[in-house]
Amino acid sequence: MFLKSVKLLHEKIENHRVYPFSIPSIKEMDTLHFYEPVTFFVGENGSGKSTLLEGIAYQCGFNSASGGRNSLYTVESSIPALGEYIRLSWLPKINQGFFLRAESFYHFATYLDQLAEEDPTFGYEGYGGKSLHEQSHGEAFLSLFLNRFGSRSIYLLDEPEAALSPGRQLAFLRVIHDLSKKEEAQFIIATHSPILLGYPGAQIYNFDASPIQEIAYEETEHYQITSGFLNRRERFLEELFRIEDDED
Ligand SMILES: Nc1ncnc2c1ncn2[C@@H]1O[C@H](COP(=O)(O)OP(=O)(O)OP(=O)(O)O)[C@@H](O)[C@H]1O
Repeated sequence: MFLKSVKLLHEKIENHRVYPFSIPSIKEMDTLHFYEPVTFFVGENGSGKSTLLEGIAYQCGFNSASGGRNSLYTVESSIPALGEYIRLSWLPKINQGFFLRAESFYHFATYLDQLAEEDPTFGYEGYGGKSLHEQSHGEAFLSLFLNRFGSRSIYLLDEPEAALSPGRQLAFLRVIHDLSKKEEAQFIIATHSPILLGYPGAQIYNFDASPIQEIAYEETEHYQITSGFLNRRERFLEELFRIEDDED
């Protein structure tokens, strides 16, 4: 556990009606406390999870597109919307870690290829020993998790499940378990995956609430919809289609 909290600096905000302060979860946010090695951000599409995660990554000094402190490449604007409006509290302060967004993973892989071209000794060390472009999306993700993740680090991950089959999501849970049980790694993960969310003892912040609130796993929509679907698929679908048909 390294990052203890993130605080929104309301006094710096000039206009609460513009993005990102207009997002309901952010508008009412004050301080989020982290007291478990694994924290999840959940909520509907567009509820503000990535916006906050990018702001945290910026304050950690990580490349806001994807990467760690030394990943000096840009994909788009380098200062995320919330970057200058939040304050992080650490105990102890660490500098190591990684920010990963599924959608910019491709650019990160290309950046590594450039490094390898410029420096023949690079050897993709920490990245599975070969170009991430030569591995499938899921393989590349998992090899990053298995090889690059080390100790005393904070990992900020935006929808890591996007590339992972259910089996590999379980493998990823094992990676999280191995790293966080030694209390040497902290994870903050924005996710829609009911598998990842099931990690035992994790803190789950719900971005559909305003202000953002903690929620139990079983109370998340992700759990309820998925378990309802899997347990009673036919009735569930009948109900779903009946509602749509009634609306037509
Ligand atoms: N650069 C921007 N300018 C204006 N609005 C934006 C910008 N980026 C995101 N938004 C809006 O802010 C809201 C929150 O977006 P954000 O990406 O943080 O959501 P999210 O919870 O991560 O969603 P998802 O689960 O779909 O990834 C959305 O309504 C989005 O359209």
